[in-house]
Amino acid sequence: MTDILEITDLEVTYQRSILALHGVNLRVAKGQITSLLGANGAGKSTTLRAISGFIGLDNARVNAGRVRFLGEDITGLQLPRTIHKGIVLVPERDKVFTNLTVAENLEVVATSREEGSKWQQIEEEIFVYFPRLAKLRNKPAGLLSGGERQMLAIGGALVCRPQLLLIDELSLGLAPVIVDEIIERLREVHAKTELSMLLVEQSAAVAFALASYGFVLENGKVELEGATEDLRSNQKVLDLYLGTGSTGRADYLANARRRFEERANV
Ligand SMILES: Nc1ncnc2c1ncn2[C@@H]1O[C@H](COP(=O)(O)OP(=O)(O)OP(=O)(O)O)[C@@H](O)[C@H]1O
Repeated sequence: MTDILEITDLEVTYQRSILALHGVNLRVAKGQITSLLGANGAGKSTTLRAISGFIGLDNARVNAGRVRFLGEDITGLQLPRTIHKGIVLVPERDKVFTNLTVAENLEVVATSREEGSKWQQIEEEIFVYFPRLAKLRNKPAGLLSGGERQMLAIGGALVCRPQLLLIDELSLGLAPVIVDEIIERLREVHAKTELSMLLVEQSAAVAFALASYGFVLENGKVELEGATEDLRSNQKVLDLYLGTGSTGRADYLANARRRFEERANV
């Protein structure tokens, strides 16, 4: 199977001194959904931001390693050129324009893609994927629920016609029922378009519901990878990410707390 994305030995530092990624290796097969699991502070968002050209905005830089997209070396490529290549990120935060309506949010993206003249047609396409958004088309995005905002952000990303869609924590802070709805919508998008996706998640249940292959990141390094059906039965994944084990959960929580405190002190 061809890889649409290949990352080798990627190292990223913030503020020239905080080493967030220590040689990450991962791949996304073309047409497949891949997951990247990890606890707080493991380096998941940094990985996505390095791929999608956001790290320049974060005072971070790639020190070593390579990012290849469709065989081309795009290491260090910044926004908006990454979007023009077809790599689109749905970030964890600040994902919609809160003062614009749902329809205006989609229109703004379409216009910035020079597809303004077709935006109505594009908007209708997005509303087919997310019927809930159609009912909300004239509502300001700032008044949407977290789940509705997430759908709008994914819809906006699809307007960009990505070849690789990156989603940072699609389930974060959302009620299970709305997460299930988003998963279902993404399954439909994937069944129809075979869009390649890389999903960053802390929830293994969500990652495994969509992805066929996955990587587990710990302290800035990939510690485990495999087909979803193998990861599902891996003892470490069971202990740390599905919360069914008896030994690792405490370590996971302690690690998450430590990382959170470290970050608060940055
Ligand atoms: N803007 C920043 N400046 C300095 N350090 C940062 C910055 N963003 C992240 N880091 C550090 O880089 C490391 C990786 O963080 P990152 O946000 O990539 O992890 P994550 O796995 O996405 O965590 P979370 O699930 O909590 O979002 C952490 O140690 C974090 O404190």
